[in-house]
Amino acid sequence: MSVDVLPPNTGHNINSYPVTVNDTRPRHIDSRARRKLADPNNRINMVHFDPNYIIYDSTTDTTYLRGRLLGKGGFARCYELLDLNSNKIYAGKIIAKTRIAKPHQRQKIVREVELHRDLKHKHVVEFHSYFEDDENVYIVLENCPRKSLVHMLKQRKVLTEPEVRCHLKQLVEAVKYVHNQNIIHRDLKLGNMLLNDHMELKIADFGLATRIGYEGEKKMTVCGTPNYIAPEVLQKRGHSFEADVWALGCVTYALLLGRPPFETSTLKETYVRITSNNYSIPQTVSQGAKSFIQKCLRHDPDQRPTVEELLSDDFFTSGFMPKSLPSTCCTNAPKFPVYARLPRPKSYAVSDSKQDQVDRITSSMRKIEIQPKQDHLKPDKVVDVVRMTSPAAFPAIKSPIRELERSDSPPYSRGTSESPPYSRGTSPKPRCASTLLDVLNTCLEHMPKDTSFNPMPLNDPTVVWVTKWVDYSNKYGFGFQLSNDVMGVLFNDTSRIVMSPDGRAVQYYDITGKLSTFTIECVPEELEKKTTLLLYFARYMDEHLIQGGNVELSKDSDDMWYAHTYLKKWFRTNKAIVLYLSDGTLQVNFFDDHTKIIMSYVKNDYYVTYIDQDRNANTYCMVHLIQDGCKHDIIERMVFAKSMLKNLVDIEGADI
Ligand SMILES: Nc1ncnc2c1ncn2[C@@H]1O[C@H](COP(=O)(O)OP(=O)(O)OP(=O)(O)O)[C@@H](O)[C@H]1O
Repeated sequence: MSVDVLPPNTGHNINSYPVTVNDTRPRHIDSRARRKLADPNNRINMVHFDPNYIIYDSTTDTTYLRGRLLGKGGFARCYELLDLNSNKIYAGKIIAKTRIAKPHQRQKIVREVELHRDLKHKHVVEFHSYFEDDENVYIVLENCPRKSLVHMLKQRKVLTEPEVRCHLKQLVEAVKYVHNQNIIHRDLKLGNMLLNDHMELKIADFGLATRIGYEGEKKMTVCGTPNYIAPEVLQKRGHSFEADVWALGCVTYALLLGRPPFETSTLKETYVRITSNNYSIPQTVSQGAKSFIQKCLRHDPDQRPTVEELLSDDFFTSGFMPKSLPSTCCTNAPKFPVYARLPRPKSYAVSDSKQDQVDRITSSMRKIEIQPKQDHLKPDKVVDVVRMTSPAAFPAIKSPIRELERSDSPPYSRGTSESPPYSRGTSPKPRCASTLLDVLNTCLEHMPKDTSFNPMPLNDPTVVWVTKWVDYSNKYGFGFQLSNDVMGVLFNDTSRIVMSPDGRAVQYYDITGKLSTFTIECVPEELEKKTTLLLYFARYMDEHLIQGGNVELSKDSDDMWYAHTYLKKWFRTNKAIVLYLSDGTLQVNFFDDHTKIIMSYVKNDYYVTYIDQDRNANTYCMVHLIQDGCKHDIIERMVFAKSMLKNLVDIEGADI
């Protein structure tokens, strides 16, 4: 493509021509735009689109409305463009022809279009179309509204290593694709790494890219100044794909440390440093990241790894790599799941025998199977009931107490640890299982029967319930996660471990009920095994299970954390799993249809929460149920829960 031979000047950049003046566009365009702007059903927020800025591409008869400015480059201004035909928003690079008057400037645009338009990869900005008019050239691209890594770094100063791994993996995959198309990008810099709404990274700007014509071809010149210029480019020794690998090293360095590796106050000095390979990596950078950067920044291009080799570099496996990143990362460092701190085999400073143990735990954790009885459920919902199969016993833990077999007969007592000593016997009566049983009896006796509707659910329930659980009691114990993100394990030897929502503070009650508190960074030696198990349970639940329901709940404050609520008892029947929390909450999860019923006492009132098959949660005040009744599916489950609660009281005593 050459800008000179683009179709005749048919588009109108209303940037320079107000829509009412000099308008030679077909009349229907304006009315189409007006209709769109006035359409109350349009899901796009039209406030951002100015009806006075209409851009028309006559080659495809497409009308665009210009929206917000996304960014400015050396040549282009990039705006949101709303395609009035498809109602899709694109990013439109608008390049004023006055800015590309010189041949090399024009050449940049031509090359950009020529090379970019055929590329199709998840992590390369998608090329949509191009056209021109008297004033401008337009390049219409996939929109990346979350800006570039430059913007992110401006807010954040530096990124965490897991984030860098996540971005870099996508980046290296994209560069591998580009190299496989025989294209060198030659300007891989943070400003050309854009993020879409889902925080997926996309490489942009192929203005300096070039195609390698034959194997071993070396390019001699680069027009313009690439940001992270490789020494062979600078010295005009001839360059190829390795120049991009060099840039990847610079990008990694900049993301981790907030500045490029060869930065100085003058360009001349920077070039001296690049050619003499003069840079240093501070101690704060991990060994994995350091070695990755060093490999990319090898002075001799032949000594640098290929992008293919980079993909299998230890850096990507030497630490936690999130699968995706939340958009909050644009401004704040993310909190990673607790298992991000899991010891890695290489760095885990334990004796061989402990190392063996960790490895054994890992391998047995992999043998997790989904219960066959869940098979009829949709796959994305086959999640919160799992069973782990592994025969060998964990040496430090006494033989497991057998779980209640599949029947609806009363459960026999399971070994679970006592309440914390200071709260023993002092729990307020309303939180006792026997009181809840009385309340439930009264409710079921008095509430109207056969009601065909439910009362109004409450808006802001603060019910804490079990969102994920893993029964590994044939070996270690029972893992749980609560809706306030507290995680814990009831071990088979009756000890209990509970971890704060941010994964920092841990409480451990031994089999006599003695409490130890510690942080995850400073685990007492004798509790290393159980803490490691807790982290493995946490990882398993995080990676394999989704929340049992969609209720939004307030979280415990991070300050002065103490686990007031934890799982105290559990048992299962052939119909359901019954979970009893330390705050007196009773939860029953039904195996057949995945529904859940939760009865709790919060701020002087009793509540019933019902989570339906679609995981929608609704909480009702028990008083409203007594007055107004509710649908049969809830009543039926309350009746079942009552029988389970009675069993629990019979076995454990009225004060539980
Ligand atoms: N697809 C896109 N989605 C969202 N924003 C974009 C997109 N493409 C570019 N931008 C924004 O527009 C700015 C200018 O784009 P770009 O860097 O491609 O222009 P340029 O003039 O060719 O750049 P350079 O000066 O690097 O040669 C970018 O820095 C970026 O912030």
